Amino acid sequence: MSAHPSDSILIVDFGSQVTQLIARRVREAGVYSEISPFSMAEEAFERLQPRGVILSGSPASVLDEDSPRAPDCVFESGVPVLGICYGQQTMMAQLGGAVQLGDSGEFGRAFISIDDRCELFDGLWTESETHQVWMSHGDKVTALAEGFRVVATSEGAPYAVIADDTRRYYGMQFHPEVVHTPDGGRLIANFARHVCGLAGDWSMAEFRDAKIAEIREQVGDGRVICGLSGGVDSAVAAVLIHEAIGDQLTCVFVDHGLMRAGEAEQVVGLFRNSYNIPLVHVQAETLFLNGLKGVTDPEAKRKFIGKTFIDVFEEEAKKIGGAEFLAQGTLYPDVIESVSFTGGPSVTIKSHHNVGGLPERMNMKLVEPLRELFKDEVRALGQELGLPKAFVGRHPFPGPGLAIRIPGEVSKDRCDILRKADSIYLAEIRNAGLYDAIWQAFAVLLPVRTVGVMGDGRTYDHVLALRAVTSTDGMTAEIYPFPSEFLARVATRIVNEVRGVNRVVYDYTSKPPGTIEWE
Ligand SMILES: Nc1ncnc2c1ncn2[C@@H]1O[C@H](COP(=O)(O)OP(=O)(O)OP(=O)(O)O)[C@@H](O)[C@H]1O
Ligand SMILES: O=c1[nH]c(=O)c2[nH+]cn([C@@H]3O[C@H](COP(=O)(O)O)[C@@H](O)[C@H]3O)c2[nH]1
Ligand SMILES: NC(=O)CC[C@H](N)C(=O)O
Ligand SMILES: [Mg+2]
Repeated sequence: MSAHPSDSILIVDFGSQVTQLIARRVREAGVYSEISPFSMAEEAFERLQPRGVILSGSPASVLDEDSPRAPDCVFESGVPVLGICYGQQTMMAQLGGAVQLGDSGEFGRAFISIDDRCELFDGLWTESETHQVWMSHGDKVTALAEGFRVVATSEGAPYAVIADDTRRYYGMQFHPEVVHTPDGGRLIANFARHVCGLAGDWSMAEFRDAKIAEIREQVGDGRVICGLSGGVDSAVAAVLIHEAIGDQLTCVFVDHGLMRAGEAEQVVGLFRNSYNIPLVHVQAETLFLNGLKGVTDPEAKRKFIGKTFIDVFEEEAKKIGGAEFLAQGTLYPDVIESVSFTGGPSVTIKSHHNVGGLPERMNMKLVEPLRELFKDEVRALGQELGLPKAFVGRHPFPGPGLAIRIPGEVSKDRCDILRKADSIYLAEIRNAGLYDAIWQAFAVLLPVRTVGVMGDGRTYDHVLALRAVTSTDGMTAEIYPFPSEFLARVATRIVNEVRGVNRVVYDYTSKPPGTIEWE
């Protein structure tokens, strides 16, 4: 049995894109939660004995044959229940209300009017106020189950919020878990603490203890190889796993020749100085660059790199006498962008090398203790584990490295040009004291050449794009608004100092519609 606090909330997942955000809001309220797919929710309920249940949204319609339902134990147990969107709809379908296909759906921003008090709104919303929420539904509840009353309405959803005060069941047609419902986090906190009566004293320290117990249970006395990149995610994963299983762990840093200037030496040096964890430094530049010859399609690059990482890890595992497990610092955004739910609205955006880019046949089992966290939460956990600031505050750097920052074919020459330009850009950012204000910054070497004039001569060289964004979790991002003098200084330095680049442009695209990386 995994170690977990006794005061918890169970989130039943029906396949929504944003279920992890529900868990995140519950964590922010200081309450431990676990997500269980609906098909395993009965078991999870028995094991966890939660003090409350939240039912997630879903791409399914309750009107579809065989659409998912909450297990009966949820409603038989007497604990409070919050149904969100599909969760509200299935609750009505299961308890005797009715749901119909709406004439039209509501998608995006909407406003609800508060009609009555209810425990969920305590200290937050009162009668006759209007509040912004975020909707995403086609179906709607058309008749309430016995015991329920309406406490808020919207134009498209007469049952925007419903409550059964006796059983402490609540339903919302909108999504409180997304940031576009500004008071949503506080509604979820009200459910967890006020309605379910939980203390709100859970912390990252407890997450750490629970994960350590889970890792021990999964790994037993097996050996683990951990892919260490120097990024915050894998550093946190490695230190956490080391706390759990000590010398059963070996870290492997793969230098694929697609790193930034000086990065490999820095990562290995920093890690070896800070930790007494065995670290293997693998030189694999030739293997990666040879394999990338002639490859121009972004997904093909990612798949090749994902597979080659695994080949290298397996080779290294052999050298230490075999390892049953491969640990990675995979985070939730890596997963959600790579995976598409069958039959759902979600599509594969890009195959992150460590998830969608993995080969189909894997000999080692994955250990991914951070799989449900977002980047800023991993940083908080890193602080909890006492990681040096040089790891915790580092900008993210993608596993496929410079390969996805060189649209078109990747070559050693192009990597060298990019490395030089990128290091000037980053040095200027550091000099200007902007590193910590920016979430991620990097340069992209374009396969486009343009005409220039330097020293009275004609040049015909590459264009380099600069990118810098702010974000909290990498799921959405805004561009960083540099002063134009700063950009002009960087552009001048790069064109003067980097042979092969004669023009510099700045990328003004937010995410969405762009992604952070160009490939
Ligand atoms: N060069 C590398 N050598 C070994 N493992 C790697 C390398 N690059 C990536 N990985 C593995 O892939 C995982 C995902 O990479 P990703 O870049 O998302 O995370 P990270 O590098 O740990 O953190 P960050 O996102 O801050 O860069 C890493 O956590 C690590 O396990
Ligand atoms: O380890 C990784 N392997 C990958 O394949 C990968 N692709 C994107 N990224 C990083 O993820 C964040 C979001 O990037 P995108 O907006 O480009 O999807 C940004 O921080 C990207 O740098 C990756 N990280
Ligand atoms: N976001 C949701 O949970 C949507 C539920 C259901 N698919 C609907 O369209 O109403
Ligand atoms: Mg990285």
